[in-house]
Amino acid sequence: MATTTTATEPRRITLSNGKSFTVTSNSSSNSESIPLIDVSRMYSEKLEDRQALAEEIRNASREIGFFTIVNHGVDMKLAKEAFEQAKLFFARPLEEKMQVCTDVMPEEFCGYHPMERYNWEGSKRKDLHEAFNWNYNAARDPDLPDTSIPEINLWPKGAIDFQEKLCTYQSALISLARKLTRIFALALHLPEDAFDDFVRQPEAGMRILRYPEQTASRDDQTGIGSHTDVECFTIVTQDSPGLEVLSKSGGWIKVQPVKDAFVVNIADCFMRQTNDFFVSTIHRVINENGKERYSVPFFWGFNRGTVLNPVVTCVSEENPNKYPVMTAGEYYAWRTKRQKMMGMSDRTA
Ligand SMILES: O=C(O)CCC(=O)C(=O)O
Ligand SMILES: [Fe+2]
Repeated sequence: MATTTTATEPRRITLSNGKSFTVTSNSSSNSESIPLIDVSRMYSEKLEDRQALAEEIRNASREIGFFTIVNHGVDMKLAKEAFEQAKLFFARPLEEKMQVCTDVMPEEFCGYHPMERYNWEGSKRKDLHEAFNWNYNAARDPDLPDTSIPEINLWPKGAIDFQEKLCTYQSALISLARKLTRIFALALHLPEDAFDDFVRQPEAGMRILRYPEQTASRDDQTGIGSHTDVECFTIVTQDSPGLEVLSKSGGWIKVQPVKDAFVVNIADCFMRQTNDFFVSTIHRVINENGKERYSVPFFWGFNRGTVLNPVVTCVSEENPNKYPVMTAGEYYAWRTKRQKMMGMSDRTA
């Protein structure tokens, strides 16, 4: 059993979703693991098969909010090409990357941010990663393309292959996410098409991340500090270990990458809409691999105009809705502002 132990004083961390929690230990271990789910039944013509898969996803989404999926149908050659482009992009001179710095669009989470820019946990040292983010572009939607909606993105000039390969991978994940959305509807004991209208022009942003090998102690620095994601669910492609998930008992579970698999995690909008039935679990990355680590998260959420009413099967007279109702766009804008502030202002977010 690989366990990384450190002696830590309990520490209170404020998250970008407004909640806070106390970390009692920085140790992480692989004595626990997240569920592994074969999602090939998603493509079955039999409703019973899709429902059986949905029940597995229901349990994982309630208990830990994280699971690994295999047999998802996405061509992993596209993932490989996205990783190759990420390596080429991050190897470029800083001045060139800064031409598409995220500050150019303060209201959006797109463009580049350099190493040690944010400090999501309020650690001694800032988060050891650099990233490039890009938004959904309706013109390239594989299922419902719409060229009348302008793209909001910050692409580096002349980087044709970069844009092309990243968008091609994003398109494949959009199709997968639409199918998973139907399974999630079944998982909530709703009709399969209950969310279809909410994912016509979804929030489907992506990012590439590079984490150099960390030499500072895990008490002093993280690759990306403890946080929860914003939208409905995230699909992560990773090339090596480093992702850690906070277990119910307060310890950190090391997520072991599985070949050709994705990690799926519930995010805050889904937790809010399901009135905490699904859990949006705190996670972070610490790269102690002895080499750099790359990952490609894909963030999937409902159309910005969708009113985030609670899911009917998750509220009752005895269990009233806990959250104020707002549109998905309002919630995303609030989070983007807070996330961009974090670490830039010594934990006032
Ligand atoms: O790098 C990873 O595996 C996860 C990154 C992450 O949690 C995020 O970007 O929200
Ligand atoms: Fe995350």
